[in-house]
Formats: sequence, structure tokens, C-alpha cells
Amino acid sequence: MDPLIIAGRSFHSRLLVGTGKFASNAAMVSAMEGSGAEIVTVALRRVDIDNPADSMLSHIDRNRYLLLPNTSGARDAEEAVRLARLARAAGCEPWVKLEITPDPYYLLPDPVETLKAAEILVKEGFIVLPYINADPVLAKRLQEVGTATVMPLGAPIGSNRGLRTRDLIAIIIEQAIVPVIVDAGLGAPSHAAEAMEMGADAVLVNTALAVSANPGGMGIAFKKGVEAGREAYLAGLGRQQDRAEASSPLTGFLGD
Ligand SMILES: CC(=O)[C@@H](O)[C@H](O)COP(=O)(O)O
Repeated sequence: MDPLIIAGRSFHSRLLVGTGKFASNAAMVSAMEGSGAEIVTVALRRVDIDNPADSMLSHIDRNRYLLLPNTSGARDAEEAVRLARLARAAGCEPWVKLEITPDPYYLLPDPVETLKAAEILVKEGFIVLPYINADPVLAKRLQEVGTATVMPLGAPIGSNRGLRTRDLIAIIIEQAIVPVIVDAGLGAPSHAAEAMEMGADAVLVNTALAVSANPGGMGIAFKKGVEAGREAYLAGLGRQQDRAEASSPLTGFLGD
């Protein structure tokens, strides 16, 4: 028993998945199933959130998955807040993955607008999960405002480049008082395992699943990566050092 707890809610899985870029709804569902995820994020701009018969939403069993609406595509705080309010008005739970990415080339999150929107949404009673640069100062400020998690990026969205921000994520983890979910750029199960070995509480993956020739199989692989990384973190990894140290020493054992 090692639940992930976000805003008082308990989850078995530490892998969250996104729903963009899949070749078909069937591929998306097989990735979700393979991954064992319990939280699935959906871009509010891509769905008709008011309509349960929406072609994508109708494939997500809301008894099984927590639907986490995201504000992907928002370019400023005002737009993100408006999207979050629309989702709540449409009957979604008041959870929102806050994404504000004004620059279409790198899709890096805007820290000023993200903090501004988080302040407003937290005050309005939303459970806010903000996507951020791996910036320890911003992460702290967001936690002070009352966000439920922080979600630093490993690398730009869709880049599959892994934990390029590793050193900064380590500081965020060290200082965090809410779960740290590494989001974006994780292109292989080993990237997810690495984040979990460092002590991240969870990871979010989308592109790596969606572009795989076998999204269900890749979902399973990421699930295993996340679980292995978490187990290793809990078990305690050996320290790294520069010099060699014999694993079969010839002295210092059996009474020598
Ligand atoms: C912020 C954002 O949009 C991410 O959640 C993204 O969906 C996941 O990143 P990858 O697509 O790189 O896995």
C-alpha cells in the first residue's frame, strides 16, 4: 500500500496519461488500460465538454478514471480561468490541470500567467495541478498559493527527450510539500523510472504512448517503469561515487 494522495484523494497508480495525438479512440483506450492509470487528462479545447456523447469523452469511463480537464492552448491566465470555469459548469469535478503556453514553438509554460491563474482558481475552490517549468522558486510560490501538486516539465512537450531538467527537479522534490508530478518530454519507460527513482510522486505521459506502434503495450511498459522506479526509491538507491569500490573485497570480511 503506497497510495498517491492528491488533495486528500487516494490513487493506486502513479502514472497519469494524456489523451492527445492518438490515431484512434481505440488506441487511446488501450493505452489507458495498459498503463493502469486512474487519472486521464483531456484538453478542454479539443472536446465538447458539455456533451457526454462527444466522440472522445464517450470512450472514457468516468467510473474508472478521474477526468482531469486541462487548459492546453490557453495563452494567458484569463483564457485558462475561463476554460476551467466552463468545465466545472459542465459538471466536471473541480480539478484542473493548468497549462498556459503562449509560445507555440516550444510550448513552454508562462510562469507569471500560471501563478496568476492558480491564485484565482484556488480561491474559487478548484483543485489546481499546474504545469510548470522546472523552476523551484515558482514551484514554492504555487504551493504557497495552494495548488494541489506541481508538475515540472522533464523536457518540452512531445520532445521525448527525457529528464533534461533533472537537477532542478531534484530541488523541487526536496522542497515540495505537495506531490511532484513530472510532466512532459518523457519518451521512454526508463525516463519515467528515472523520475520516480529521484523521488517524484508520479509522472504524466502522453506522446510516447500515442506515437507508439502499440499504445497498449507501451502503456504496460510505462506502468512497469513507474513501478520499478518507485520501488527502487523506497528501497533506497546506493550512492554514486567517482572511484571504484570492489564488490567482492578481499579484506574486511569473515573476521579479517
Ligand atoms: C503539459 C502537457 O501538455 C503535457 O501534459 C503533455 O500532454 C504530456 O507531455 P508529453 O506529450 O511529452 O508526454
